[in-house]
Amino acid sequence: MPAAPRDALEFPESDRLFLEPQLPPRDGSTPRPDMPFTTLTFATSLDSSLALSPGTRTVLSGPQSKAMTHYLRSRHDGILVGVGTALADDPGLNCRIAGVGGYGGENLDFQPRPIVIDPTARWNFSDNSKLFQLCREGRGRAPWVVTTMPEPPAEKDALLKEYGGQFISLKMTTSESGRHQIDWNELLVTLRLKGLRSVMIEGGGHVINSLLEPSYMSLIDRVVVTIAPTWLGQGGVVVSPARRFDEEGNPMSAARLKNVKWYPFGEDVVLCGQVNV
Ligand SMILES: NC(=O)C1=CN([C@@H]2O[C@H](COP(=O)(O)OP(=O)(O)OC[C@H]3O[C@@H](n4cnc5c(N)ncnc54)[C@H](OP(=O)(O)O)[C@@H]3O)[C@@H](O)[C@H]2O)C=CC1
Ligand SMILES: Nc1nc(O)c(N)c(N[C@@H]2O[C@H](COP(=O)(O)O)[C@@H](O)[C@H]2O)n1
Repeated sequence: MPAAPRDALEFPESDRLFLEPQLPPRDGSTPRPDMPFTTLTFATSLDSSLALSPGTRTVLSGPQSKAMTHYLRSRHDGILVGVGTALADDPGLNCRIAGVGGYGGENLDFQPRPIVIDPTARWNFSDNSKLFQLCREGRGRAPWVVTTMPEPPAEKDALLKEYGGQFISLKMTTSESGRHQIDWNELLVTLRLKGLRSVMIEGGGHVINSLLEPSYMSLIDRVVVTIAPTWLGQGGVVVSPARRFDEEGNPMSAARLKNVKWYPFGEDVVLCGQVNV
């Protein structure tokens, strides 16, 4: 086996044991036969912000919880973000745990497939995008880009295919405020048909808030949230699903977790649970 590079991350066995009950089963079985196991996972500040502003890459996780996130990546077949995140972060969306493919392991073993929801192909990726650099170095997989365009731009399509990625065209609706809305059921069924047995959904704010809507929250199998001891302040990208009302029209909690476990990782704390549908 090749030696692990110096920037490879370590995640201790004791921490792995804690996380195991939260992870997709190793035998690849899924709670719903036609969909992947889904983990909603992100890092948040004490004021529920993912980032200082929509276009800003913001480090929240400390070294231990960052290693935890990368271990999660090694245990999922796919890792999904919205185009806002791709534009803001130029992310790698690979797994840098020592022993996985490209970090001391063979081929691309345990490297997740990046998936970007980009309804109108706004993401201007190029050979210089981090994701594609990692592909060239054998440290990550090429992305699947989910669009509502029946015929995505030919140049982007060609570049994706050159690296082994692809566009996936799905119908989407548009909300009254003009936002694209994917049907999460259809997306997950499509990803399962393409071979993914587990997907971790990382963000950003729009993606998470849409998945936490009442019609979709039952599709979330686990929630794993890193909470960093900081307030980012107003103007950030917040996780705050749409307000819900009870039958009398009174405001009620939008979503709540059950079977909750807490675990400290350095200065951060990691909260795991299941959505109480
Ligand atoms: N702390 C953390 O763990 C994480 C932080 N982040 C941060 O979050 C920020 C980005 O968040 P945000 O701006 O909300 O962007 P998102 O990554 O959520 O992407 C938003 C865009 O993606 C498309 N999209 C998202 N959800 C849907 C849906 N349900 N149906 C159809 N299209 C959808 C839309 O594209 P269109 O407008 O083209 O229709 C939308 O405008 C960045 O600053 C990033 O750093 C991101 C991930 C994790
Ligand atoms: N777990 C976590 N902690 C943070 O502090 C973060 N900012 C994020 N962001 C997510 O990770 C992506 C970056 O990944 P790479 O290091 O480039 O592989 C970013 O795009 C967000 O999805 N996550």
